[in-house]
This record gives sequence, structure tokens and C-alpha cells, in this order.
Amino acid sequence: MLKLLRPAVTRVLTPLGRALARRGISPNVITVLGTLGVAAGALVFYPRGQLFLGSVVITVFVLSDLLDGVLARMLGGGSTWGAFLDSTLDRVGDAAIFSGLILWFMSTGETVLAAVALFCLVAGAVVSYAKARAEGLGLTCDVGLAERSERLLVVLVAAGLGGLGVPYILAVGLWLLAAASAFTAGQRIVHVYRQTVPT
Ligand SMILES: CCCCCCCC/C=C\CCCCCCCC(=O)OC[C@H](COP(=O)(O)OP(=O)(O)OC[C@H]1O[C@@H](n2ccc(N)nc2=O)[C@H](O)[C@@H]1O)OC(=O)CCCCCCC/C=C\CCCCCCCC
Ligand SMILES: O=P([O-])([O-])O[C@@H]1[C@@H](O)[C@H](O)[C@@H](O)[C@H](O)[C@@H]1O
Ligand SMILES: [Mg+2]
Ligand SMILES: [Mg+2]
Repeated sequence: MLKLLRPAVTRVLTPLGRALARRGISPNVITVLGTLGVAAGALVFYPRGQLFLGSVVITVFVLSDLLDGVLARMLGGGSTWGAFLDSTLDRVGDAAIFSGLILWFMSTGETVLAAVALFCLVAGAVVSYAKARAEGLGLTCDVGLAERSERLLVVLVAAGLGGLGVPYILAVGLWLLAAASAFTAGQRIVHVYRQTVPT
């Protein structure tokens, strides 16, 4: 759904991409630094309960997942290694975000929310893996309600608002994200099944 914003976001990021390209910055550097920034934001601030600050830091760095592709296309269309690195390190960033929240919930005795956050992490990983495995088999799988952009938007806004003291928003956001992620995994599995079963 959020992918509809890609053209607009690309236009916004293009001047920054040009500046980076002029300085000879590689897309892979953006991918790696962006992931390190997301992980640092998640694992430094979230376990301490600094959910708003952590969400802002993560947001700033997670947008690098858009910038690396913009820069890659500017430099001639990207590389196979870069595509692999981008997708693989996205999983690292996702794991850091939900691990930071789990550590915070465990420290405050909120074991149910810790379990829900763990479910969000696992379900999100299944969503992404299903697509990767399908594409590895030569099939398509670019479908689903809660792709990574949507999952990140929900968890970061919920955590950010929760950090600002809005009651229940984080719990509600995580429960909704858990349901949406499970539904999306099912969508992708069905989508692949329909491509593989003779009609
Ligand atoms: C109220 C409290 C507030 C607290 C803060 C919370 C605010 C939260 C708000 C927004 C959060 C942002 C969520 C969205 C994150 C988007 C990141 C993301 O998920 O991107 C996914 C995709 C990009 O996917 P991909 O990486 O596959 O695309 P690429 O363009 O990178 O292309 C990949 C190909 O490129 C080549 N390549 C790549 C890398 C490399 N190293 N080498 C390469 O060669 C290769 O060919 C690859 O195959 O994004 C999308 O698809 C959809 C667009 C997402 C649109 C997001 C819109 C964000 C909306 C608002 C942002 C406002 C932020 C406000 C900030 C406020 C606080 C600072
Ligand atoms: O949306 P999703 O399929 O869960 O996850 C996506 C991966 O499939 C894709 O390979 C990657 O480049 C995107 O940034 C995002 O991580
Ligand atoms: Mg990217
Ligand atoms: Mg990516």
C-alpha cells in the first residue's frame, strides 16, 4: 500500500541521492550504515523505555532503505550483491526493533506484550521469507496487506506515541500488527499456491 508513495518519496530523496553520488558514496554503505543506525536506535533506547526518542532515531535511519535504492538507480541500476545486502539487512533491522521492544516489555513484566512483539517479529520474517523463497523459485509474491513499510509504520508510530504517554496505543498497535502480519503471510502463501497448483 505504502509503495504507492514510492514515486513521491523518490522525488524527495533524489537531491540527497545526487549529493551522495557526487561524493562517491556507495549504496551499500547507505544500506549498512542505515541498518546500524536502526539497530543502535532500537537496542539503545527501547530497552530503556525511551520509546519516542528511539522511534524517531529508527525512523530517520530506516528511511535509508529507500535512499539506498534511489542512489543505486542513479548509479546505473543497482547490483545483485546490493539487492541481496538490502533485503538481508532489512531482517537485521526488523529483529533489532522488535528485540528492543521485547527487552523493554520483559523488564517491566509485560510478558504478554513481549510475546506479541515476538510474534510480530516472526510473522514479519515469514512474510519476507515467503516472498524471497517464491522469487527464488521463479514465482512472484509481491502481494500482501502488511509489507515491511506498513509494518514499520505501525510499530514506529505506536511505539512513538506510546513513548509520548498515549495509553494503550502500543498494545493495540502490536496486536493489530500481529494480526496483519499473520494475514499477510497467509496471503503470500495462497498467492504462491495458486501459481503452483494446476487449475
Ligand atoms: C508520533 C510519534 C512519531 C515517532 C516517529 C515515528 C514516525 C514513523 C513514520 C514513518 C516511518 C517510516 C516507515 C516507512 C519506512 C520505509 C522503509 C521501507 O520499508 O522501505 C521499503 C521499501 C523500500 O524497499 P527496497 O529496499 O526493496 O527498495 P529500494 O528502493 O531500496 O530498491 C531495492 C533495489 O535497489 C538496489 N540496491 C539497493 C541497495 C543497495 N545497497 N544496492 C542496490 O543495488 C537493488 O536493485 C535492490 O533490489 O519502500 C517501499 O517500497 C515503499 C515506499 C515506502 C514509503 C514510506 C513512506 C514514509 C512516510 C512518511 C515518512 C515520514 C517520516 C516522518 C519522520 C518523523 C520523525 C523523524
Ligand atoms: O515487504 P517485505 O516482503 O516483508 O520485505 C521486503 C523484502 O521482501 C525486500 O526484499 C526488501 O528489499 C524490502 O526492503 C523489504 O524488506
Ligand atoms: Mg532499500
Ligand atoms: Mg530493503
